[in-house]
Amino acid sequence: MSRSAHPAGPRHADVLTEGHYSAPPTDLNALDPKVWSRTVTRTPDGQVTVGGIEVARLAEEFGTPAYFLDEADFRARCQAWRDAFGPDADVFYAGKAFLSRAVVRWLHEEGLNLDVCSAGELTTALDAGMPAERIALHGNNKTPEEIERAVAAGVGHIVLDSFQEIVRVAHIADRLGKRQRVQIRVTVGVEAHTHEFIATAHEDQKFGIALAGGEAAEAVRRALKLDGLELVGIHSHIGSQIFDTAGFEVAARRVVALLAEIRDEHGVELPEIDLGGGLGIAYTSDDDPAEPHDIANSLREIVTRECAASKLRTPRISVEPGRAIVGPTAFTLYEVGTIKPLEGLRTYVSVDGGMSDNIRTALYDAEYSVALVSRSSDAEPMLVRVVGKHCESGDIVVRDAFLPADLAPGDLIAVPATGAYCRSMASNYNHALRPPVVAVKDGAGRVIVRRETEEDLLRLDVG
Ligand SMILES: Cc1ncc(COP(=O)(O)O)c(C=O)c1O
Ligand SMILES: N[C@@H](CCCC[NH3+])C(=O)O
Repeated sequence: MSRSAHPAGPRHADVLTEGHYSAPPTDLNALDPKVWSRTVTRTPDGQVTVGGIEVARLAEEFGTPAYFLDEADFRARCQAWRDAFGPDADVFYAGKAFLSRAVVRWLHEEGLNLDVCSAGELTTALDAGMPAERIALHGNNKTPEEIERAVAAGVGHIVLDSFQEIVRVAHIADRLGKRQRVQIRVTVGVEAHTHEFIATAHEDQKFGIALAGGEAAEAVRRALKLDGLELVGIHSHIGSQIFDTAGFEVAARRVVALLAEIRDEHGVELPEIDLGGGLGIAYTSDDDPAEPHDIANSLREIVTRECAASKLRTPRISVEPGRAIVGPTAFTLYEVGTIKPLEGLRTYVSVDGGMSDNIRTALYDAEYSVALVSRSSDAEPMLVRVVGKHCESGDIVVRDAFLPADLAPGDLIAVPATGAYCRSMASNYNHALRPPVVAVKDGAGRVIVRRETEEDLLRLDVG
């Protein structure tokens, strides 16, 4: 997080020292390829295009606010993950980041598997034709109905998250006359360097079963005794938006150590380990995410080395990237409304969306970038806060950024890297209509999730 001040920014010293912003970019028209999806470019006339279409045309056809998802980029990222991990490993896309039937079909075509964590995600996956054996069901509190639907559908894996769930899944599988393949999710005790709300491998939280104190070993003992379960592996997910790969490496080492313990105690070598998702992406130019092949190489090397040292056969590795695949592939397009300069502070730029389409800034203090995309401008940089239209002063989309000082109502601005956890965490606060997701490719946009309508709101309100 860069907190450097800039002399051309606001005048008050407290704002200068407390701001999140870096120095204004030397060229406000430049689009950093780290934060924008692959096919985004600015044409010589100043307009930004994605998938070969100008944003102004997209706004005209699909309205604003809207998420525009670069399908070619999504597919390329799937391929990069697949190629990096190779045929001896599995890549499960984490559907919680963003899921729709079109996305499921792309994943299927690109050879990825899918991690779901609710009945709704499971239904979407099955309806779009993802083979059940390529689906894993997660969740710290799967309902009996969810478990039953997953077992009956024949999902490839259920990731067990608690002692009670071990028994629940075994009973349901017994009743359905099935033997369910399962992994046990463990917490490895790593403090992931990310926001505390999205760190998941320390012991004091709701997910998984602790390695510490022999809890995970006890869970394995119980699972191995139950006929309804086929225990095939151990799962670890250390958190989300993580840049430092050291945490994954420590997790891999600890999971392999548990496999060795299991072999010594039970004479069983579990054939799989899943190291979860969590790889960070660039939201601003200050972020430097790892590449899939670097993370694949380092995980493979550690697992192979640690297994050799313990004389274990190397298990099949799987990973569950969500954000790293879909995050960078989309931007949110907004129309600028009210512009309010606060003398000596900053300029508030209000857009036609807000915390209902991107809760991450309010929830995690997340940082985003923003650019004027309907035209270029040579005006001076102006320090702005991009805010939404909700009745909440925390309704901030981009806390600190620079836009050209000639910004005017009606301009289109876009916030990149909103493909993950924006539409999927969107809300109807203030009866906002959740924006559509438009897939853009080869000069055409196609709605894959439609915009909500006032009729949708009234239909839910049955009173
Ligand atoms: C079990 C599990 N797998 C995968 C993911 C995906 O994480 P990310 O989108 O950060 O890759 C999550 C979310 O943090 C998760 O809880
Ligand atoms: N929703 C979070 C990440 C949680 C990931 C799911 N376990 C985010 O936007 O960063």
